[in-house]
Amino acid sequence: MKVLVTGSNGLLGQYLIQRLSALPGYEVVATGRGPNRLKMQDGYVYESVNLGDEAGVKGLVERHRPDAIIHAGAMTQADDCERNKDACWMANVTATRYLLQGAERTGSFFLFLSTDFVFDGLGGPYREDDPVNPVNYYGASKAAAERIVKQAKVPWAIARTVLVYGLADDPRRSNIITWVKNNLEQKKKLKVVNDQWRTPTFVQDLAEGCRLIIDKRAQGVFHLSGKDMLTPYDMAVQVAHYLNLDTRLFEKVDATSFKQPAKRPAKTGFIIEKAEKELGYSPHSFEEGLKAILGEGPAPKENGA
Ligand SMILES: NC(=O)C1=CN([C@@H]2O[C@H](COP(=O)(O)OP(=O)(O)OC[C@H]3O[C@@H](n4cnc5c(N)ncnc54)[C@H](OP(=O)(O)O)[C@@H]3O)[C@@H](O)[C@H]2O)C=CC1
Ligand SMILES: Cc1cn([C@H]2C[C@H](O)[C@@H](COP(=O)(O)OP(=O)(O)O[C@H]3O[C@@H](C)C(=O)[C@@H](O)[C@H]3O)O2)c(=O)[nH]c1=O
Repeated sequence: MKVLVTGSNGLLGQYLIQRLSALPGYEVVATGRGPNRLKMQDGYVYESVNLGDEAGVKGLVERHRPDAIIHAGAMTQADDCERNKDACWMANVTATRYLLQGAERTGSFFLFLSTDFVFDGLGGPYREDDPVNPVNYYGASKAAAERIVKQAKVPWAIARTVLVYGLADDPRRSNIITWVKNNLEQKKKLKVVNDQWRTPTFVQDLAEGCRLIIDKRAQGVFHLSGKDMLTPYDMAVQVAHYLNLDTRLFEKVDATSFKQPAKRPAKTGFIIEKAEKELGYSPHSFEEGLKAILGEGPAPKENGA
């Protein structure tokens, strides 16, 4: 199976490229903005394409004619999206339309990565068919892209996920693990929110969930997250304990003490029963995810392949 992965310099994209290109029967085309930042450079093809470049995006799809497209590329910083709405719409909505138009010409299966931020955070944890009601522009852009994907003339799936954590080569954004580790190691104090709830997602589990979707050509919306409902404060304390770092540097705060341009939903998190039953998705606990990332060697559990 030939798979085109967008956002291949991002956290999920890097895991997908490494995972899929190591599997027999997969041919992988990676695309990102600018040079390839993944250290592992062999076993797949990399093409630099800006997602806002209509001819570039459609040309890429038509040149490679993939069996499946995993569209992970996006403007993911919610505050940047709030400050620069045009760029956010271009990267998250218009680019999705370009890619989908390419997919419709080549008959490629289309998997779109979406977010818990399509929900308002008043009723979490959420199921796939709960009504969306985004509270910030990033979430609104993803909800708009989902509507476009749902009208596709090719088989499609939407994988929504929540607060993804892991390690990437030359990353452009932090996640709960890198953020806690880097700051506490430098003895910096951190204000950590204790009134938002999430089901954080180990990037390896998310990559595996995406593989299961394209392998099975499973259609529809799937919630792919971890299963533990935690606040960022709970997560930060677990990371610090795991690394034997000083939790006294944390200040437990509520979300109102942050002056961020983008409002965050209070309680999201996902019910993942559909993915467990229909895909065989089986994520690690947060503790297992930490061990897999920070500890000794490979994760203790794989979903097979
Ligand atoms: N991380 C999370 O907590 C969550 C992520 N998601 C979704 O999952 C997907 C993957 O997220 P993740 O890997 O963590 O995000 P990252 O921000 O790590 O990766 C997104 C990638 O998209 C690339 N990109 C952005 N704009 C463009 C553009 N105009 N042209 C080409 N490439 C572009 C970025 O490039 P560059 O590296 O150069 O900036 C980046 O490499 C996204 O769709 C995201 O919305 C959903 C919920 C939670
Ligand atoms: C920066 C910061 C964050 N936090 C908390 C708030 C938040 O719940 C969590 C992560 O904050 P961030 O600003 O990194 O991310 P945020 O934009 O809140 O997270 C989102 O990313 C996008 C891409 C998604 O789609 C969502 O699923 C979600 O994971 O950490 C603190 O407690 N203190 C801080 O100083």
